[in-house]
Amino acid sequence: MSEMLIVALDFPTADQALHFIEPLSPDDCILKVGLQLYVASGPQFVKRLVDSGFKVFLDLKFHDIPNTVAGACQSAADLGVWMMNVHAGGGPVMLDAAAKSLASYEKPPILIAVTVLTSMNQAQLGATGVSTSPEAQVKRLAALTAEQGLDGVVCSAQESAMLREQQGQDFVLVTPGIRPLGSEQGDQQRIMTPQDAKQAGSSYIVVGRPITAATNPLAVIKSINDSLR
Ligand SMILES: O=c1ccn([C@@H]2O[C@H](COP(=O)(O)O)[C@@H](O)[C@H]2O)c(=O)[nH]1
Repeated sequence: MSEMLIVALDFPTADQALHFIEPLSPDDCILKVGLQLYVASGPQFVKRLVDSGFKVFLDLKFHDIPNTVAGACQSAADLGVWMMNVHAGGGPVMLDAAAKSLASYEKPPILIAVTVLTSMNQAQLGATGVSTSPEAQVKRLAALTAEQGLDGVVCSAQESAMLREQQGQDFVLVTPGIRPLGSEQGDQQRIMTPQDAKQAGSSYIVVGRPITAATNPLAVIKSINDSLR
């Protein structure tokens, strides 16, 4: 039973995603549906995954005016997803609207906010006008997210130990940019191995290409899960 591993289903079609998950059970991993698959296959596909018993993280990173984000959060919650997210950069009023939009649900999804994308380094962050380090910006946005009552953040595992100390044990830390030793870094900048991420205090790790592009994805999932025991 995997409690930490979230697999990113970054596929261009529903058929490819379904083929990939055929040998998997909900005990193997949590499934993440992001922009590519959602745009290609839509809410019905998300519902189908939920109905088949998988925990689903809907990773659409809402970033819009508060009223629009609140409505989008409710539409996502109505699909029965386990976790969903918004961008912390949307600001306190947007974060508050997102959190409040889920208040009437009996069992609301876990709501987290993206801090600084794991594909960004200091230079890329600087190019957006943010002159602090990625760590300082993550710290600031995590504090803002917690103040507005969300459950946690998306950050890199390189910031997990810092945020565990800052926000305590109950704050959810979801960490993409995970690279088992020997796997390709690709476009990720702030990376860590699964074991080191667990050690650093990540609640969940998100792994995409190192699994989906592998010759034997099931073996990689098993090996990651074994390394997390
Ligand atoms: O900061 C972020 C936020 C989200 N992601 C998503 O996680 C996966 C990572 O996939 P890999 O193939 O393991 O790089 C992908 O779906 C991203 O959209 C992220 O990487 N960083």
